[in-house]
Amino acid sequence: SWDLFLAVGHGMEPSFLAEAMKATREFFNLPLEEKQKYSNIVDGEKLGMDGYGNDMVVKENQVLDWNDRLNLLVEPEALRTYRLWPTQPPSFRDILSEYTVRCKAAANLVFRNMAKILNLQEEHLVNMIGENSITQAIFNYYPQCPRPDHVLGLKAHTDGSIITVNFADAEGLQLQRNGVWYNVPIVPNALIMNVGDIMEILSNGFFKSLVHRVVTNAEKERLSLVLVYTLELETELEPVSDLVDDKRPARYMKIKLHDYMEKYHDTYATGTLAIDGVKI
Ligand SMILES: O=C(O)CCC(=O)C(=O)O
Ligand SMILES: [Fe+2]
Repeated sequence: SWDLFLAVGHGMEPSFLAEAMKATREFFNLPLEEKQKYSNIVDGEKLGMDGYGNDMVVKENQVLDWNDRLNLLVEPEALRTYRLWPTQPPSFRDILSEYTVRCKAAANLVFRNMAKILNLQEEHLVNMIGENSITQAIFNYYPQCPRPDHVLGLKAHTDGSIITVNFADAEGLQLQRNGVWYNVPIVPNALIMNVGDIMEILSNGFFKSLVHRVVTNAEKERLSLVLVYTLELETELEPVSDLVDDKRPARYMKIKLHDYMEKYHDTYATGTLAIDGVKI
């Protein structure tokens, strides 16, 4: 009922998770010139999601976040842009590849259980996701912030995901429930999993996309490793037909995922919610 849970039985050893966090830290600790080799801006233009940098500024009055990010598409493998995958530290690429495979196993377990909760065939969501759906890795670095009372690490948003799997090294993530913000606790070696917009739509509103944000901290920096599970961009996103009937008509309009993502990026930048725009 919190639209978020902490997962401990995910099968990844603490030593592997520590290695993944260490490689992430080593990347963000590199000199700026080194990190900019993987910049998401080429010739002054931001071409895609992938790469290092801040989120795109699309609106004059956009509120900026106190964080630094590295975005990398990890699945399907054929669509990876290795040019933007760090070669420093040297272990980074292998760790990310392994992290992708191991998180997917945990995510699949969750997809099967969510399908069961929805009274669908156990494999329904796993089959729908298939081999060609897009998984995006987002590495977030939040430096210490001298004025945490004035700045958010990441403004309030929902994720454009089916579910999001997050591994963070410190508190800072907050979720909103009935208008109140709650801290998400850090349990050592647990993954934080939350519901995203795609799952809210597929489940016809049974699962709700989590509104969350990240606060800043004056004393310490913070890192999070986030995997965002989505579908193929050509998918017509709509509630699963088995979950729609006379008693419970479709609560969300049909929209191609590609078009939804465009709306998502615009609304994200301005701090509004894309999901509100497709509700019937
Ligand atoms: O840093 C975190 O814990 C959350 C990051 C997040 O919400 C996101 O990348 O969408
Ligand atoms: Fe998020």
